[in-house]
Parts: sequence; C-alpha cells; structure tokens
Amino acid sequence: MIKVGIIGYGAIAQYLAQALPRIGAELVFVVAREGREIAVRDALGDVAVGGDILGAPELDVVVDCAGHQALRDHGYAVLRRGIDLVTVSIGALADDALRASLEEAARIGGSTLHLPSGALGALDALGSAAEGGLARVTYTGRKPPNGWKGSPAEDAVDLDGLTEAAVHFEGSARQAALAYPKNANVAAAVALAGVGFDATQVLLIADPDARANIHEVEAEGEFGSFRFEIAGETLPDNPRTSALAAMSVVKTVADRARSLRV
Ligand SMILES: NC(=O)C1=CN([C@@H]2O[C@H](COP(=O)(O)OP(=O)(O)OC[C@H]3O[C@@H](n4cnc5c(N)ncnc54)[C@H](OP(=O)(O)O)[C@@H]3O)[C@@H](O)[C@H]2O)C=CC1
Ligand SMILES: O=C([O-])CC(=O)C(=O)O
Repeated sequence: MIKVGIIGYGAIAQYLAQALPRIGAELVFVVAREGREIAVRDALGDVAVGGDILGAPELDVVVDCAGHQALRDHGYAVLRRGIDLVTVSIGALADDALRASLEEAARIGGSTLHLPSGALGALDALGSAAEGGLARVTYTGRKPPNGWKGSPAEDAVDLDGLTEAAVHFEGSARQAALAYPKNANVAAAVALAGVGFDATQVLLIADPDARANIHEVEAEGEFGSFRFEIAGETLPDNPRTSALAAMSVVKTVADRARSLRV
C-alpha cells in the first residue's frame, strides 16, 4: 500500500483522495492551512491533518494540490526529508531560485520532484522533440470567462460582459506562469518540456463561446511539427480546473506501483 500525504484539500485533492483506494494507495496525512484544519479533519474522519508535513507519519509520496505558495511553503522540507513530491503547481517553477532550491533538496534527500502532465497532453512528444532541437513552441489557453475569475484577466477585459473571445495575455511562459498561478501551470509544463520559460510563447483567451477548457500546443523543430488540442471538462468544484489535471495526478501516484509504465 502506497502511503500518501496531500497538501491542500480542494477540488484536485478531493478527486485524488477518492481515487486512492482504487489504485492501492492510502491517504495518511493532509496539510491544511491554519484555520482550515478542523473543517478538513471533519471531512476526512480518521486521516491525520496538520499544518506542516514535518508532523506527518512515514509517507511514500506527498502530492501538492494546493497551488504555488504551498509548493514554496512545503516543497523543500518534503524533498529534503527524502519523500518524493508530486506537484500541480508547475508554474511556481518559473521562479528560478525556487526551482534550484527544490532540485537541491531532492539531491540531498535522494528524492524526486514529479510534474504530472496536468490538464494537457503531448508533453511526451514535446520532450522527445526537444532532444532533437525545437525551433518554435506556442501554447494557447482558452477558457470560458468564469474560468478566468480571480486572475489578471479581470483587469484586462470585462469578463461578465464579453460577447466575443478576447485575448487578455500575450507573452512568455515565464510571465504567464507567474501572473496566472491558478491558470497557467500548463504553460509552465510546456516550457519545461520544450524550449524553456522565456522562449515559449503564450496566448490566453477568455471566450464566452467556449464550452470547455481548450488547450493548444504547437511545436516545430527537427522532428517535424505537431499541433495538439484538448477540450477539457472542468471539475464540478472548480470551474478553473480541468478534470484531466486531477486524473493526471492519480496516474502519477498509481504509476509508483506499476512495473510497466506508459
Ligand atoms: N498542472 C495543471 O495542469 C494544473 C494545476 N493547477 C494548480 O492546482 C491548484 C489547485 O487546484 P484546485 O484543487 O482546483 O484548487 P482549489 O482552490 O479547489 O483547492 C486548493 C486547495 O489548496 C488549499 N491551499 C491553498 N494554499 C495552501 C497552503 N499554503 N497550504 C495548504 N493548503 C493550501 C486551499 O485551502 P483553503 O481552503 O485554505 O484556501 C484549497 O483547499 C491550482 O491553484 C493551480 O495552481 C490547476 C489546474 C491544472
Ligand atoms: O486546469 C486547467 O485547465 C489548466 C489550469 O488551470 C492551469 O494550468 O493552471
């Protein structure tokens, strides 16, 4: 049985927690923010809840499902303690100092930081293509206006009054990842798999006609070219988050017990 700790208990975390018994894993600890511990404990029954991973019992893997600040707060301690960490907060790695410190913690602890494919696909092809050399990589994220609530899109366009698609960001993956911590983790994943945070071009669009979270990756290089597009349904508890992001976390944990991994 894989012993799992989860940071945060929002939409992705709850999806993961429900899936754990099916994949031969057990939830043994949840990290919740101060003031939220009692509510999370009530929701979970027997599972231990605390404010810090250092109070956790022995764990095989910790999954950060809580966002950029949580990765900053807890990532180093988890990896330094020798526990593998899966994080959905990929955009936080656009901060080079944070990325370097997490890599250092993993080296010292003998652990690994895993980045699930999240709401996207095609990162395998992109990563392989990068080995041969890439000339151009672009990522376009298109969500219904509701999916951009609480992001800088609110200042750039009138989300409630939109009658047609509006671009509210155009720039590098580094700028997107840092400015849109709850929406552009996929852009960061594309950057890390491909040509890096500064060379990856990003377009973010609020579209009243979009019925799903639509992610598009285009790449050209020595390998040839590809265009990948996915229309992702969102999780019922969070209109920003694609269900596939939660599913990719489940797969990453499940892979630990598999002797054949695709
Ligand atoms: N890689 C990818 O493809 C994707 C990545 N994401 C990332 O995943 C994150 C989570 O998504 P989702 O589950 O939908 O979001 P939710 O808002 O539903 O849940 C986030 C949870 O994290 C908790 N939390 C926030 N900060 C901390 C912290 N410092 N320590 C402990 N708990 C914390 C929140 O608790 P509280 O009640 O205290 O606020 C909340 O329970 C997003 O913010 C985004 O960064 C999302 C979609 C796709
Ligand atoms: O879930 C999605 O569609 C993508 C997302 O929010 C992110 O990358 O942060």
